[in-house]
Amino acid sequence: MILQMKNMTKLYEENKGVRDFSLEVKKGEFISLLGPSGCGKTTTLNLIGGFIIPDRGHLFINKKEITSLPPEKRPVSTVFQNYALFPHLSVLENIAFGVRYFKKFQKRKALVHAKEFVDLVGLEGYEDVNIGNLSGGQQQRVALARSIATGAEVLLLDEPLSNLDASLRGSLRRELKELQRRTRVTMIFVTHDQGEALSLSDRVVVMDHGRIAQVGRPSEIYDFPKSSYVANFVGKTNKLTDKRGESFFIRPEEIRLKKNEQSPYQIVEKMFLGHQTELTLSEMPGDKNRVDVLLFGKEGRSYEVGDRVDLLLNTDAKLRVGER
Ligand SMILES: Nc1ncnc2c1ncn2[C@@H]1O[C@H](COP(=O)(O)OP(=O)(O)OP(=O)(O)O)[C@@H](O)[C@H]1O
Repeated sequence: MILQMKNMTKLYEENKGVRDFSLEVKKGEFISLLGPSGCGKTTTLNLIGGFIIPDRGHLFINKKEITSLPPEKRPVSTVFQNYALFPHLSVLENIAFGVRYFKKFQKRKALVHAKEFVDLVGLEGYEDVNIGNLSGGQQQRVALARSIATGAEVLLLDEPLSNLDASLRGSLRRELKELQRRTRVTMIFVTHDQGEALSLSDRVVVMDHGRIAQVGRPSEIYDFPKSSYVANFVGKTNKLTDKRGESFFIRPEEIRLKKNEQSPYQIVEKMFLGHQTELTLSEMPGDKNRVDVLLFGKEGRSYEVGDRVDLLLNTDAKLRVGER
C-alpha cells in the first residue's frame, strides 16, 4: 500500500468540503474520484497534494505520516487542468524545470533526464519547441511528462482531459492508460465524466456531498451500485414498477422493445448515433417519468418517434442496488 487516508476532513462554511474520507491505495493503482460538481473531488486531491491541510484526519505515504508536510516535501506531483506550464520555455526546459526543482539535479543532468520523458510521451522532435506553439493535447503530454519525470510516487490529475475536444480526449485517455501501465506510477484522477472513470480506473471512488458513496472496481460500481445515487450517477438507470407494485431499477441497454399499438408506452425522443440509438419513452402523454432505452446497431433503426411499444424486460437484468 502506498497511500493511506484516514478520516480526512476539511470543511468550509455550511459544512461544504470533504468529510471522513478514508481510502487505501495500492502502489501502481489508477484511482478515479468521480462525482458531480461540488462533491469534494478537488478538495480531496488538494488534501493529498498538501495544498490544503485537513481539519482532522491523517495521510500516510509509504507508511510515513505526511498530513502537515508542504506540497514540495511530498513525493506527490499534480497535473493541473490548465497544465501550468511555462509558456516562454521549451518542451525540454519545462520538463527539466520539474526535475531540477524536485530532484535537485544540475541543469545539464536535468536536461538529459528530461529527454527520456519527452520520448516517453511521444514528443520526440519537439524538444526545442516553445509551449505556446503546441496544441492542447501536446501541452497535456508535456505536463504529464513533467510530473512523471520528478520521480513522484503519486500523480494527482485534476480533470486533465477536460480542456480538450472530444476526439482528442478519447486518444489521450488511451495514451494516459498506456503511460500508467508502462510507468506503474500510482495515479489519482479527478473527473466528473463517468466514461473516463470507468474506462481508466482500477477502482472508482464515487463521491456525494463530501463523502464517499462507494469504492469499487468499475464493473462492480456499474453492476452493483450501493445506492440509487450511485446507480443514477454512474450510467443511466430507469426506475420501473413490476406487476406486484414493487419498484426496481434497470439499465437502458437491458430493455428490448416490441411494437404494439395498444401499448401505453410511446417513443417521444430518438437520438440516432450510428452504432447505437437512444430512445426515450413516456407512459402517458405529458408524463414526466421517462424510460430510457439503448438499442445497438440496426435494432434501433426500425423505431420512430410516435411508435407505441411494449417493454421486454429480462427479469435477471434488474439492477441489484444495495445488494452487495
Ligand atoms: N476555498 C473554499 N472556500 C469555501 N468553500 C469551498 C472552498 N473550496 C471548496 N469549497 C466548497 O466545498 C465543496 C467541494 O468543492 P470541490 O471543489 O472539492 O468540489 P469538486 O467536486 O471538485 O467540484 P468541481 O467538479 O466543480 O471542481 C463545494 O461545495 C465548494 O463550494
